[in-house]
Amino acid sequence: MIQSIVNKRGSISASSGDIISPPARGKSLRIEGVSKTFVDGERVVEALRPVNLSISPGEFVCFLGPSGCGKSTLLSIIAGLESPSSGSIIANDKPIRGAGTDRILLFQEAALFPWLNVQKNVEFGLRQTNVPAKKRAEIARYYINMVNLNGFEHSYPHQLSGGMRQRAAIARALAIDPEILLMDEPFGALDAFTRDKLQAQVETIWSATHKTILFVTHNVREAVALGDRVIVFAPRPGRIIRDFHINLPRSRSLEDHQLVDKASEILQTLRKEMEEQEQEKKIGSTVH
Ligand SMILES: Nc1ncnc2c1ncn2[C@@H]1O[C@H](COP(=O)(O)OP(=O)(O)OP(=O)(O)O)[C@@H](O)[C@H]1O
Repeated sequence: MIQSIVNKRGSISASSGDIISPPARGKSLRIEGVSKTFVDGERVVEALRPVNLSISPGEFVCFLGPSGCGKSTLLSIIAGLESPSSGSIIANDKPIRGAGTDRILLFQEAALFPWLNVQKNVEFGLRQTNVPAKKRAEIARYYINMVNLNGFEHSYPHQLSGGMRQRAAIARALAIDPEILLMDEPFGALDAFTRDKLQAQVETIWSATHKTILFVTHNVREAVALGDRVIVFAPRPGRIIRDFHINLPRSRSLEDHQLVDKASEILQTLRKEMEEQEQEKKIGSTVH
């Protein structure tokens, strides 16, 4: 569907026949010794122990782990919304300094403007960068098509379902053409059926656009279904405990036995780590 609109040179034919530049491909990311400690009065929270991670251009990487293990903190640091306590993030050999249009962060709740319809929401970022009105409309229509929201251009966010709102938010992010998409539990608030459909859609969009995607989830099967890699985090303090490479063929079915086996291997790793931590805590509380 999407591939059919992208011609042989990689340019996109919009509905009017205009040619829009091909989407920018993903950037590489190097996360070098990135840590974060929050200090709130007397309270000090070590949210993230130093993380080292190398991500290739166009890789789909899932961050998996229980609540409070620093996944969102790391994503915010990569987005440039939070500064690290130590270390640095390098995108395509350039250190990140603050937020930029090469990295877009998407949240669980689609942050659409309620006073703008879908078309205007998707056009919003393009308006900020002074893209002319005609081209803006064409690009927005292209991405609205990509997320299967054609026919809803004039609907307002309150007239859409949660899944449709999230698709509109994805279209708005893609319209800015970031090289890196940062998705923080984007489907966490959706029912299982809608979630499955959106997972498949994100995978299709990813294979058509070759963006680098970092995707935070609590759901092990979702991580294995989508990721080239699943990076497993553990809490207190937040840190990476394993980096699984998922070599299963795409597109993946959640019911596929290899996927189920991989998911249970990852879950076992996480359980073992949590049990060991509990054990250490118990020993620590008895030895004084
Ligand atoms: N602004 C902040 N000030 C103080 N502590 C914070 C702040 N943001 C996060 N933390 C703490 O840092 C730790 C990691 O939080 P973070 O939100 O990154 O975890 P998470 O793995 O994304 O959790 P969840 O899956 O529930 O979203 C938590 O203990 C949290 O309370």
